[in-house]
Amino acid sequence: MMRGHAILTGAEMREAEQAVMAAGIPEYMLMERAGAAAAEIVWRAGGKRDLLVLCGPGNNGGDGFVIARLLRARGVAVRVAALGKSRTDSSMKAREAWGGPVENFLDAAPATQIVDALFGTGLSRGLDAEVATKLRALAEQASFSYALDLPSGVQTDTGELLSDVPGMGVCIALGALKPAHMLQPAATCWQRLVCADIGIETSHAKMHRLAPPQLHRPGPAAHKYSRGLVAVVGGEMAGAGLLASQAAAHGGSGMVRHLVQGQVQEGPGAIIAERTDAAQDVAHRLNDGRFRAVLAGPGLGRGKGASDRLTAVLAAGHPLVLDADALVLLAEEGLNAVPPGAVLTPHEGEFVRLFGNLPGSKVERALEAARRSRSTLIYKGSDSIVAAPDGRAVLSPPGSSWLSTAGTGDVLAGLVAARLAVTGDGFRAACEALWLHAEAARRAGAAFIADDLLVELPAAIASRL
Ligand SMILES: NC(=O)C1=CN([C@@H]2O[C@H](COP(=O)(O)OP(=O)(O)OC[C@H]3O[C@@H](n4cnc5c(N)ncnc54)[C@H](O)[C@@H]3O)[C@@H](O)[C@H]2O)[C@H](O)CC1
Ligand SMILES: [K+]
Repeated sequence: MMRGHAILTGAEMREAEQAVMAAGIPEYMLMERAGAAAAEIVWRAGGKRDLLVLCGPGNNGGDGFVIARLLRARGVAVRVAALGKSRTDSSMKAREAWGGPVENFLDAAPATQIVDALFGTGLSRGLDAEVATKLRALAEQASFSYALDLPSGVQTDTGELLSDVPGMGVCIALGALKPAHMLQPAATCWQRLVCADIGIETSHAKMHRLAPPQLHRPGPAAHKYSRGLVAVVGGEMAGAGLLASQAAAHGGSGMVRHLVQGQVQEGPGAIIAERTDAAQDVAHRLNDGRFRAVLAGPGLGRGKGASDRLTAVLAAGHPLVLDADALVLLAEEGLNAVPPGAVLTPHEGEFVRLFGNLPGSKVERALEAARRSRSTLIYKGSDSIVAAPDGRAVLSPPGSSWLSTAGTGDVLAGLVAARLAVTGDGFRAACEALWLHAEAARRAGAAFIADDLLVELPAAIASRL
């Protein structure tokens, strides 16, 4: 399975840095690497435009002094403004190596380019008000702005803004991404995110950025059953189940059966709609060993009938995707009803109904919920997270805000069912579906409706073959 950039918490980052230092690379060497990598990014983007580097008291500030020194050597007109004294050995060494004038941050005049090297992973509280106000003023007066490691004011592991954070042009993550680089509201504080490699070992990381999947064409011997039979168990609202069924069909399933309640709604001929008004009809239809995935939830409803249909789905013993109303019903019936290995796809409200208000960052909450439910979880939002019971997590970059429209969750659920039918792996299916969903939205552009995502799915899939 394709893995994206490693993501380390602040504590994991410090451990990784300690390991590098224990291997004989002094901290200052790491700082020089970080500064050199960031200086290259600033040079390529801003060239010789005049530059003001804002240096804080810790190693983030130390990186800033390295950047200033290296770009001055390239002929850039560089000024440095510091927020107090440098307090770490490495940052003092970097400040000494800069050797040039150091202005007082609060009095600094604006510049065409600024680098925010005030605070990084060591931020422990919000910025003092006058500092935050000054930082915003300098950022707004600059044409190019870079946040070093993180914009100052962002909480490394949760993405919370501990104080006002101005919009920045480029966020330069150092050594590895941190959770805040993928979580809201921090992830809206820059336009472009780059990660600079400084030789930090990240192969042990448990969190990764969502990566484009490697998909495969059906083989020459493929047929509709070998590609994976999917059932979508709908209910009172046939439209949601139809969207999910079409997404499952486009998403790789060889055959999709849409088990509807009441009048069969006109839909694409490729979707086999079967009327199953009673729960035992659902049980009867699902009594087929060829199903590779069963999705319940979109349009299921929340009444007694829906609950009986869900009971039939849970009893059928097929690989499961539970979404929307199925999650609401589960919240009442209890997580023990969920067989291990299912994929749950809650949005914020459904998550809280199922798991309550858990402590910690969105990643920590997702991982705890996956552990408790023994399921893979897609904790949806503009910062969706895929979490597995074994502690793995994949964080998606912010998707298109146009996805905030009815039915897009049904499309995602259908895609998860298809990928589960194809891969047989809930975590991988969730990651592939999430990427395809976001890619279809990107291709759909602006002001789309959920049905438009279906139109974009073939091209999204073709782009990863
Ligand atoms: N550790 C390494 O080998 C490398 C780290 N890199 C860079 O260093 C920062 C992390 O540095 P650290 O010194 O731990 O913290 P910060 O520089 O982020 O600053 C924390 C510093 O400031 C004080 N502080 C915290 N919050 C506030 C506040 N709101 N107001 C005032 N002062 C505050 C705190 O007490 C500390 O003294 C990391 O992001 C990287 O940029 C290198 O990249 C690689 C080597
Ligand atoms: K910073």
